[in-house]
Amino acid sequence: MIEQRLQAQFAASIAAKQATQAQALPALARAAQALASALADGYKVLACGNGGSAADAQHFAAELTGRYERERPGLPGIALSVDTSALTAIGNDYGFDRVFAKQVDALGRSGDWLLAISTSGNSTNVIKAIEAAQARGLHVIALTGKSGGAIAKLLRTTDIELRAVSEVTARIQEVHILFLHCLCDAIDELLYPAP
Ligand SMILES: O=C(CO)[C@@H](O)[C@H](O)[C@H](O)[C@H](O)COP(=O)(O)O
Ligand SMILES: [Zn+2]
Repeated sequence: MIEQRLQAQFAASIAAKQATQAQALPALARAAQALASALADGYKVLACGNGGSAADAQHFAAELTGRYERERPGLPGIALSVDTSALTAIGNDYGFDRVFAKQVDALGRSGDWLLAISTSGNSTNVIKAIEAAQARGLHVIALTGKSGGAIAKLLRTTDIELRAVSEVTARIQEVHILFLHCLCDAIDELLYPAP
């Protein structure tokens, strides 16, 4: 019965969110405060990831530059997966591992934040983007899953890991989009509180 299978997907998604909520709220609050404060000070967010996580990076950047639920001025967010000329040129000339790092070098400045998204924590181009960010004085929020992978080990005390509690890529992505909407909601509330 396909309905049973569908019901199991819902149950697994809900369970992943509940398990993550039990662990991730303090880090999520810290990430929201940090991003709101950086955006208020004129810094920007660069976001990157592969596949579904590239879509999540774009989704988040669009909610910063456009709006989330509340009318407010646009906020500076750039997804590093959207410029096909940059992706193909850097990929072709330097290798796919450098596609995000080279853009971080070009666009990032000290005080900005890199939002690095990887369900495994092991995508090399995301790892290299984090290394480039750290070298330039950007801070990092990493959305991970599973064991956090190599990314969890790379982060500094000033960086923030938001780890989805699941071993399944799709479930991790579903938690990640909840993280991102929570960040949007908190940024709006912190910077433009409802009257
Ligand atoms: O959306 C999905 C799977 O749900 C895929 O496109 C997935 O994002 C890709 O396989 C990515 O390359 C996985 O990379 P990562 O999350 O391990 O960094
Ligand atoms: Zn997917």
